Amino acid sequence: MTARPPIGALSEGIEICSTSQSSACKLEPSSRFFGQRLSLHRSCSRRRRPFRAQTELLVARKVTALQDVDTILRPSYGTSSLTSSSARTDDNEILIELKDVHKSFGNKKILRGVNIKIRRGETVGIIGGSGTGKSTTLRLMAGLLAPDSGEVQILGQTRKGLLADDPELAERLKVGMVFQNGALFDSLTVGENVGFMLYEHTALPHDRIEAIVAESLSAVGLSGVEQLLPSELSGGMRKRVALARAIVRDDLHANDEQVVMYDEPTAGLDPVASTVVEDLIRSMHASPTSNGAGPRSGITSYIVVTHQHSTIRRAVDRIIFLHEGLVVWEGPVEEFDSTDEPIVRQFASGSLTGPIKYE
Ligand SMILES: Nc1ncnc2c1ncn2[C@@H]1O[C@H](COP(=O)(O)OP(=O)(O)OP(=O)(O)O)[C@@H](O)[C@H]1O
Repeated sequence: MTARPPIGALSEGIEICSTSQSSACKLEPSSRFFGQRLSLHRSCSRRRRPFRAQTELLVARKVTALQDVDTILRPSYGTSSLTSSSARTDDNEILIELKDVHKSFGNKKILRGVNIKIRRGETVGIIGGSGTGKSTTLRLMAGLLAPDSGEVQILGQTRKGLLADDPELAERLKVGMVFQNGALFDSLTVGENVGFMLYEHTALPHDRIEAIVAESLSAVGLSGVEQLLPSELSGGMRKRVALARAIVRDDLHANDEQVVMYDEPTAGLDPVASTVVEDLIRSMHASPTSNGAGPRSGITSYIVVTHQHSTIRRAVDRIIFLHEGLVVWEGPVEEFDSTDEPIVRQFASGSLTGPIKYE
């Protein structure tokens, strides 16, 4: 990864770019990403390549935040194809494990001792009522949050705090994250968004990056939209651009193991657009290209947080059901309809009566 210079002091909303010797480059505080504020360089004389805008994350966790983005979005894909999750029991195959994880926000207890294992090759859905801690669980697994107590283990090793605090583990297992809102940079074109990490963290020539971006966009059925801004896309297209960004990778990382996490990938989409995204999630991960190269290489495992029944049925093999901060049921999708677990039954039927209470 290219070392970044420190970020200059924020002053009345305008910051001088620390990469520019001339201090002529002013940073424009702009959109948000990972909850951090972004600034865009518009006139930096020291830009490394002809990229329309570079980004720096400001305030809050600064360098730590940068590492989060680097690790989370650094493209790198494994080549293993997926197998049926329900058959996997070998503990040597565990990629991510939460052990008795507790998490509170202020005095609000969200997770109360969660135990989850994600094995190599699994396609897992995390479901449950609103506010039960599904996204929190995903962020803990991705290393964007640290547990208050309990352990997050990656390939059998306990992660110290956030992913960014444990670069060795971050290197061993790459994590891709597709956020609910797509988390696209509003001021960058679609092509710049999709190629962002390649522009920022590889020495690949510009035309090679453009080719990878084009291939990635084609994989999600969006060829030729490179020059558009995210605001010019529909919600479904934005989600597909976010998927395209998640599958971009450089040639050096072809064999890295990776888990991808999707937070509500089909929320807000009409049924047909949902099916497109669900099929894409399946096909992108399960279909490595014949030579194992290119952005469509297989992903080792993926985890989807969703409320959508169609996504549960089409995109995952195993379900983990969270309720009031605990895993109350888990099993293969085909058992979801037949289990007599009352919480799952109420959720599946949408009934107002049962153990799930809404205030
Ligand atoms: N960073 C945070 N700071 C404070 N509270 C938070 C934070 N993140 C989540 N919460 C709270 O934790 C609870 C669980 O949130 P989470 O997003 O994990 O739930 P969820 O199961 O994904 O919900 P939904 O299905 O509605 O998206 C919510 O009450 C939320 O307000």
